[in-house]
Amino acid sequence: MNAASQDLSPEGCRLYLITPPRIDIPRFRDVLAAALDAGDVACLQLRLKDADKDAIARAAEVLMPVCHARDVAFILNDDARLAHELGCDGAHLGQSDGDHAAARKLLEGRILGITCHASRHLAMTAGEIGADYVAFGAFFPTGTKQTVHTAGTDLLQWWSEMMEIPCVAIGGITAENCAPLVRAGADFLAVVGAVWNHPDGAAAGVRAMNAAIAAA
Ligand SMILES: Cc1ncc(COP(=O)(O)OP(=O)(O)O)c(N)n1
Ligand SMILES: Cc1nc(C(=O)O)sc1CCOP(=O)(O)O
Ligand SMILES: [Mg+2]
Repeated sequence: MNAASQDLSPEGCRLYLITPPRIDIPRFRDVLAAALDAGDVACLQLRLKDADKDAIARAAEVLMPVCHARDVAFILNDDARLAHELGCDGAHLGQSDGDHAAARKLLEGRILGITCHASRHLAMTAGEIGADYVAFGAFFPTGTKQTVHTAGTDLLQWWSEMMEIPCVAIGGITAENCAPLVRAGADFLAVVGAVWNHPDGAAAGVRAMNAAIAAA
C-alpha cells in the first residue's frame, strides 16, 4: 500500500502492521520508527480498542507523520468518519463497524478494508461495495484478540484465483507459520504480536517477517 498513490495493486506479499491495542504514544513513536526503518511495511493500522476519539486523534497526530515520512499508509480501525476527519489514508471496518457502502462513499479515493472472517459471501459483498481489500482470519490461535472464526489457506487460494481485489490474512501469523499463507496467495500479512512482541524488538520482528515472506 502506497500512501501517496493509494495503489493497492500487490507486487508480491507485503507486511501490514497493526498497533498494539494500548500504547504509550511518545514511546511507541520511537518503536514504530525503528520498526518501519527495518524493512518493507505496506501500512500501519491504528487499532486502539479502549481509546476515545480524542486519544485516537492524539495518537494519529504523532504516528501518521512517522508513517508518511516512510511512504507507509496510515489506516484507522473501526471508524470511517474519524478516519476522514483525521485525514488518514483509509479505514479498516469489521462487520459491526457501520455501513460499509456509506464508508466507501465517504472515503472516496482512500483505502477501505473490510473484515470477512472465513466467509466467501462476506468477501464477495465487500468486493461489490468497492472495498480495496478483504481480510480473512483468524488463521492461527492468537493472544491479541478473542476470535470466533477460523480461516484456512483454501480461502486465500480461491479468492486470489477468482478476484483482483487484494486479500489480507490475519490472526496469529508469525515468521514461523506464514509460508503457506504466502504460497496460497495472501497479498498482505497483518500482524500484531509477531512484531511488537518479538523477543529481540519490533525491528527484529519486521526483519523476520520480511525474510519469511521472501523465503516462502
Ligand atoms: C487487517 C485487519 N483484518 C481484520 C481486522 C479485524 O477487524 P474487526 O473484525 O472489526 O475486529 P477489531 O479489529 O475491530 O477488533 C482488523 N482490525 N484488521
Ligand atoms: C485484530 C485481529 N483480527 C483478527 C481476525 O481474525 O479478524 S485476529 C486479530 C489479532 C491479530 O493479532 P496477532 O497478529 O497478534 O495475532
Ligand atoms: Mg472493528
